[in-house]
Amino acid sequence: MERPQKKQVLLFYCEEAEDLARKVAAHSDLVRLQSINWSSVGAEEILFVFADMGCVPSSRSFCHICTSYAVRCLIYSGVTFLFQLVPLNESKRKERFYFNDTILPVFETGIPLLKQRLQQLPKSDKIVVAFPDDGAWKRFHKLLDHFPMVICNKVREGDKRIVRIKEGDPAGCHVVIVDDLVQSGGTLIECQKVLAAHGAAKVSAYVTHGVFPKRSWERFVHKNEESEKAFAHFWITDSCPSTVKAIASKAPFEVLSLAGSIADALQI
Ligand SMILES: O=P(O)(O)OC[C@H]1O[C@@H](O)[C@H](O)[C@@H]1O
Repeated sequence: MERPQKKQVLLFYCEEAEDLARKVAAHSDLVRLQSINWSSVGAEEILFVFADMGCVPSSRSFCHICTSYAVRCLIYSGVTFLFQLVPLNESKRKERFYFNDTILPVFETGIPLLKQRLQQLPKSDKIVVAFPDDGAWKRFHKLLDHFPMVICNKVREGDKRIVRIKEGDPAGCHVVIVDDLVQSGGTLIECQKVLAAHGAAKVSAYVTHGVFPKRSWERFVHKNEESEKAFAHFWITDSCPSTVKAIASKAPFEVLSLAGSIADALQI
């Protein structure tokens, strides 16, 4: 049987996402970077990379694009940041809808990147995965089910987050807290305290989206012995470019790039 031809993809990006767009293009000969004039889109197959939803142009032209094309969007654990637009008559699948019924979401995950990184840790580390709340457990547990797990409960009281262990034992282990995103950092900090109080030897964190409004990443930077003990590693992806720039070469942060997985997804 004849193999379907690989698609040429035109990749459009906002200024903030240029580094990520270049990395995606470096992963595949089929991806070509393009600049865009929002008011006159005429290309056959178009792809936007957004740093976050804040980068979506508010102009009418974007709404026009979304209603005139089938839009395929790529969603990493709840945050949409990449759209592919194909002319309507080429659309074949319409499983889930976002802006309107011409949008085809493609759901992807950053967890394989975390798993690869965990394999590089010393063999002596007994890895346990912790979920700070039920939402994180629901979202991720199936992808990480070969690790022992700690499941926590979280309640919010105003700005405060109260985290308790519901299930599992972190004692003596390197516990990696897994969540979809970080904002103020309150959830991760409270979760770390509970895990340490229950005997975790080491605590690290992985979140797909390091949103960190108001420079809240500063709460995690290693400054003294106490902060070094709190989080050994803090892994994020490059879905939020301004954070990637801000935390560059600051321990305990490390960026796991989504570029390869985006390049692969563009051929779906
Ligand atoms: O505690 P901060 O970092 O402010 O907020 C992040 C948390 O809020 C939830 O929506 C996310 O799923 C995550 O658990």
